[in-house]
Amino acid sequence: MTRSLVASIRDRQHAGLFPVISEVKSRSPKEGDLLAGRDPVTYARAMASAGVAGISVVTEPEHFGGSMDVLRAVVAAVDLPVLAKDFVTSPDEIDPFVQAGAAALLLIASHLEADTLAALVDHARARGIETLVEAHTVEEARIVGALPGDLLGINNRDITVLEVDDSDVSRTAELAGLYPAGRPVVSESAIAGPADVRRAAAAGADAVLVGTAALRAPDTVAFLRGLAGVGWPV
Ligand SMILES: O=C(O)c1ccccc1NCC(=O)[C@H](O)[C@H](O)COP(=O)(O)O
Repeated sequence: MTRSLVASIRDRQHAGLFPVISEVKSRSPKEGDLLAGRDPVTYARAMASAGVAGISVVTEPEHFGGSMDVLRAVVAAVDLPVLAKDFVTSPDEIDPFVQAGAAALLLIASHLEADTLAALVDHARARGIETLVEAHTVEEARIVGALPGDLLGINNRDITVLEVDDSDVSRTAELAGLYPAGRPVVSESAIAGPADVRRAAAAGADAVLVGTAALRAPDTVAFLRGLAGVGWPV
């Protein structure tokens, strides 16, 4: 389904839950294999049963082992908005994500000039797909905050080195105050548990995006319920 990720985040907040976007990621340059033989669609269904606001699917194949096939399969399997994560650099790359049924698409300030980023946001809006525009530095956050993207992202890890850095949510504390009010701020990456959700929320985040910790958890559903159970308002 292609319902709004923004609306789903607001729904969770109104229900008194902290909004969590949980991720299907086959592997990462830092951690290696993450799915450990699990079927990505079965895994996505399990996460959906934990009450998350949305599912993120990393489609980038070379470093993260993703694919458009997995994106399409997850969209078909869950009744939640699905965010697609990849390195999009031109407007014609957006249309396949729209056709695959993604509700939202990641755009990354560190990989794009401000003009290009603005053109991609415009194209995505015209095609009816929401954008999560992500910053990792002060300079990027200033650019992202001035664009009309739907969701404002802060990547706690450095995607320019493929997230092999050791990070924590302190990056969210540095950047969230640079964003304008009114749009959901998503703290992405390096969320290890409820304490990180509380820190991100205290810094101004409206949602967290979690991949590795949920994939490594002995009980993913219980882990995600624990993050959402931090509650809203925090
Ligand atoms: O976030 C990006 O810029 C990105 C772009 C293209 C492919 C992957 C990308 N990042 C990876 C992630 O999205 C993280 O897996 C996600 O934020 C979860 O992080 P973690 O909980 O630390 O696994």
